[in-house]
Amino acid sequence: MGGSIIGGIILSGGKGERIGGKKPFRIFNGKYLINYPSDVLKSLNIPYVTVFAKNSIDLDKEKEYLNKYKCIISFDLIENKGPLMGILCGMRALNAEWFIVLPCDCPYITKESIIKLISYIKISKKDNLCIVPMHENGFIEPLFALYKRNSLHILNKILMEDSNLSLRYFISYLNPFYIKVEELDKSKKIFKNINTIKELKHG
Ligand SMILES: Nc1nc2c(ncn2[C@@H]2O[C@H](COP(=O)(O)OP(=O)(O)OP(=O)(O)O)[C@@H](O)[C@H]2O)c(=O)[nH]1
Ligand SMILES: [Mg+2]
Repeated sequence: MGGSIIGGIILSGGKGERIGGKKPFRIFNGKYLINYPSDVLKSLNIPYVTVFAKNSIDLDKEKEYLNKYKCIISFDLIENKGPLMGILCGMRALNAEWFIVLPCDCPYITKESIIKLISYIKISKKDNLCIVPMHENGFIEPLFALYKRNSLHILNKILMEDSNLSLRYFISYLNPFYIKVEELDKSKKIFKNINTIKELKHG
């Protein structure tokens, strides 16, 4: 498989409990939530994989999605393991040196912010295995971040151990290159996720 330098992973395998399920296919401003990151990656010609839950949440909508975007589709190998499982399955399905990891619920994402994020790759050091936006208060945005393929063996190990499956724990092994959130978006709106019906209706 010929690998591109940059690939995308759209995480769409959560339970969407707070929104009442089927989060990727909830409609926000006339579009499915999942179409927002998909449209941005597509417009940038970045190959990407969308990782759904192990058990399909809506086969018809997933098929419709595949037909529209013709991207790679993957499913979690094991259910209920959280975003790390999605990242692992995404990295295994697509060959790239760096992966832009995005959630399915980021309707304020912009093309410019992704271009900016990618631009940090050349500034990062060889041993920075991820590039992660950080807020002034120290809060990080690991689901709007870049991960190097070299981190795959660490991810594998963590998922095998099955003790701490948090993104923070994973990142603690990656010598992160932190960037200020404002560098990607002064308004910081791109990081806003949609978790409830109320947010779906009112943003
Ligand atoms: N592939 C995969 N993605 C996941 C998993 N858990 C969460 N995600 C994704 O990670 C992103 C952030 O998760 P949340 O905002 O908590 O979404 P969620 O888990 O579906 O929603 P809640 O059940 O309300 O927490 C979303 O895009 C989810 O689809 C998982 O087990 N597998
Ligand atoms: Mg969740």
